[in-house]
Amino acid sequence: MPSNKKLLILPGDGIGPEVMREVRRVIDWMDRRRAVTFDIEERLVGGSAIDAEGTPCSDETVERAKAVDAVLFGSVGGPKWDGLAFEKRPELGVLRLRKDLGLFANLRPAVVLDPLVDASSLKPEVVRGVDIMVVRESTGGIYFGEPRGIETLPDGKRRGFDTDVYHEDEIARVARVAFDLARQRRRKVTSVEKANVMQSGRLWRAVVGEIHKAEYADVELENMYADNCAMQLCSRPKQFDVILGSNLFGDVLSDLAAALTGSLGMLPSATLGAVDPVTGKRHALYEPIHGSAPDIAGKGIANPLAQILSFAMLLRWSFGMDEDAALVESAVGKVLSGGLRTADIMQSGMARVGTSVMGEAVVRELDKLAA
Ligand SMILES: NC(=O)C1=CN([C@@H]2O[C@H](COP(=O)(O)OP(=O)(O)OC[C@H]3O[C@@H](n4cnc5c(N)ncnc54)[C@H](O)[C@@H]3O)[C@@H](O)[C@H]2O)C=CC1
Ligand SMILES: CC(C)CC(=O)C(=O)O
Ligand SMILES: [Mg+2]
Repeated sequence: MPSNKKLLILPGDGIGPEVMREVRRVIDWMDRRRAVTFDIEERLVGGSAIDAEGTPCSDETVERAKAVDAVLFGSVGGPKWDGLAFEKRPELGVLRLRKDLGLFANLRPAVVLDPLVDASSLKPEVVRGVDIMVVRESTGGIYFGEPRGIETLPDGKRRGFDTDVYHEDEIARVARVAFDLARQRRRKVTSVEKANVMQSGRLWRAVVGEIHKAEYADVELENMYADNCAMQLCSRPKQFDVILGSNLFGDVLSDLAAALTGSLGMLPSATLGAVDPVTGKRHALYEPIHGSAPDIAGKGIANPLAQILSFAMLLRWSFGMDEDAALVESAVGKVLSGGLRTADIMQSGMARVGTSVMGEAVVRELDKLAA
């Protein structure tokens, strides 16, 4: 009996619509081949929404995002909108969705796939087998803290300021997500902060320690300063299982972890809200960790795999379709072991392809896997 799943697709700006087109092929394949139908609604977000609707994320878009089963997001921003006032920037589109939907836990898996071991800028022996889950807090911290601004002082000089602020409940709930994930993995959480120089970091370390002691004594907890973590990610990445960090540190460290895998174009993410105790449902948004890549937008060369793998995360986390998610991930692995590469992960001896050839190849592999 086919069941309908409601999806809101927000391609956004730059390479967002280009890589989203390739996910649509995968969704069409699922519609054709599996007992599932996706009801898809597409809307504008980011700079394209500013141009057409005067705001990076309209109230209606937020309402639709709340109403559907899951949101698939591309990326927002670009030089066209760089001159806008801070409160009007395209990036506020995704920040608003995260905040208004209560999407506090951003899961960013950084997995070095075997065929891409040599595409990493680090030595193969350093990255082979790396499998890290970065859990980034995503509705608090310095991206949302007040006060913030740029003020002009009496001497005419300007002063810019932001506030990194965390309530203990915000730390506790994302810590529980990290510990729960660790239980399904290798049972280790590395919690990163700068408790040596930041008050919010001191609280972070204290609260994570308390949650660990009271509820997760079976999981190993390691505390690490964020700067040290950046260094260790480059020198000994295999020591990490789950890395837990604030909005800012999680953002920065996951981009770094992406470099281990070969490219930002390989890393998907899921941003999850709390499970409603009555309905058992949760709001969720799935997006690659990369941005709108203005330097390559419009050239047809962007890597669509992070966006496609974000759809696989959607199948797993929002719909419990673990087998289908694994099928999409296997298809991606097969395409890569078959030798196709977009420019960002190009290696000698491999075949360089553009965005749509890569997307078509994933669908071809899905056909073969399902045959
Ligand atoms: N969630 C979102 O919507 C995000 C939006 N942004 C926005 O995107 C814009 C550009 O930001 P950047 O700092 O340049 O970061 P970016 O992630 O867009 O690009 C960084 C570098 O990675 C490359 N890259 C990224 N994704 C790729 C892909 N799929 N295939 C091949 N190469 C890829 C780009 O070409 C560029 O050289 C800014 O306006 C920024 O605010 C940045 C990060 C997240
Ligand atoms: C609001 C985004 C542009 C911040 C970011 O870099 C991200 O979420 O990855
Ligand atoms: Mg980022």
